[in-house]
Amino acid sequence: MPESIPVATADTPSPSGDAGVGSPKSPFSKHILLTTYPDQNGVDPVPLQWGAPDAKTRGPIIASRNLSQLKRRNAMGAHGGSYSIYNALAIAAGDLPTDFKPDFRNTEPTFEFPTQPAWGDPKKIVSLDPFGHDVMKNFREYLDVGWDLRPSMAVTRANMRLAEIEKAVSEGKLEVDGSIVVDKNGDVRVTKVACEPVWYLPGVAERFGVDEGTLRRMLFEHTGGSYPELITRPDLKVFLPPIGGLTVYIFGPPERVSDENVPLALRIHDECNGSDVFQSDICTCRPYLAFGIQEAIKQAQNGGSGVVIYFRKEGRALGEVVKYLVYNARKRGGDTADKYFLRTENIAGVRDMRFQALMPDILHWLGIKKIDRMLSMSNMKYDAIVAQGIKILERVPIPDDMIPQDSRVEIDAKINAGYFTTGKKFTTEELSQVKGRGWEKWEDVTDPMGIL
Ligand SMILES: Nc1nc2c(ncn2[C@@H]2O[C@H](COP(=O)(O)OP(=O)(O)OP(=O)(O)O)[C@@H](O)[C@H]2O)c(=O)[nH]1
Ligand SMILES: [Zn+2]
Repeated sequence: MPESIPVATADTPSPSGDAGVGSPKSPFSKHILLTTYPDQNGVDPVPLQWGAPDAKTRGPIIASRNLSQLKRRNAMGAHGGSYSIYNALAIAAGDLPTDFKPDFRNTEPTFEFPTQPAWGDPKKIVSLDPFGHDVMKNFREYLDVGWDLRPSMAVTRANMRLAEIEKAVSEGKLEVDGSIVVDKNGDVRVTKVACEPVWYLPGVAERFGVDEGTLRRMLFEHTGGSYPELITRPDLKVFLPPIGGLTVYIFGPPERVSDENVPLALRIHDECNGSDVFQSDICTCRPYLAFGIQEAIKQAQNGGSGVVIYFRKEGRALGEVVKYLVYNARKRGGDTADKYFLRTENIAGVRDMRFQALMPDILHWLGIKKIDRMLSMSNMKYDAIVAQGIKILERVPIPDDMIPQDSRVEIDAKINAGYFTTGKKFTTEELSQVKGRGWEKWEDVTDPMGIL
């Protein structure tokens, strides 16, 4: 209610000059509040009722530690996922005042996604803020009196161009319809949704079958003790983790996505920078992504809907450093499909940390109830989606002719480990015969003629 929202006074001046912490000019108090407690003087979080049917009943997510909001925060962590660190750097460097408030004029979504019953279901959406795209509309009265609220989702539209799509258009495999594929250069019109993680801890804990206390303790310990309120504020249930988010790409009219009568083609894709962007040929990531986009476009052109969701979970969420260590171990240890997962397990302890259990949240947000063509072979993605009550009618593997030579090791190992296939399933013995390319000696690459 607007009447009850106190004006957030910026009693913290902007940083200026080289004022250090504690100096008269510094915006930071000398006294550092390391953590807060529920019964501490002045601590009074703005009510937040996760799973409430509408935004106003649910309440805004308030994460800022500005002095005027510190004791009224109802979420731990910081907005921006991993980019919260760059935000801190910008403030430390004096480029950004601590009390900076964005001007959100004209940033509203380009498409108003229809409210879904799942937005008000505390079990269906636990890892994103279902009202995170409409902060300006839902909580304007807070913004108007100076509260620092940030959207955790944004909806825009754009044209995109991908070499594979350009080629498919030039070869006549994709038609130019003027609306989805707009011209013969293969420009494609898309609606995009960027989404940062917002975790409702009881719901996240339940998805993984652990108790909330254990989850909080592990998050606290394994972020170097960075978020003490995970321990001291059991009354706060929402945590903004410092991890990457996701992007939804929608082909065709976005209003079709939630319509159960419209056929849907969907690709869920986890980031592989080396292949997705730089086209390294050791895995099938970019080809499957391109295939997914192509099939999504075709579905949309046929009156259906096509969706590709890109998650920032590099190297099966183990990170690129681990991935490259694995590549070295594979290439030096004999790169055969039977040892593919073992190499990762040796270095990371597990083969995969993507935890697909949280992935279907965005499908619920979009209002997807069934998937006609699932462009993925992953049993983990499949199981997670089906466990959320979303039907998958058909699974579509990557076509054989799109698999780069050196990535047979990966794909055959995955099929052996339970990935879906319509083709051959290898025995362990046969897998040991599926070999990746060995490394040339460096001299052969730098001095192939033997001159030096
Ligand atoms: N750790 C590790 N990660 C890898 C390796 N090869 C590929 N990846 C990562 O594996 C992930 C592949 O994700 P996706 O393209 O979504 O594919 P998928 O989950 O295996 O299943 P599909 O949907 O069938 O393609 C990406 O995050 C890659 O960065 C590897 O050798 N080691
Ligand atoms: Zn890859």
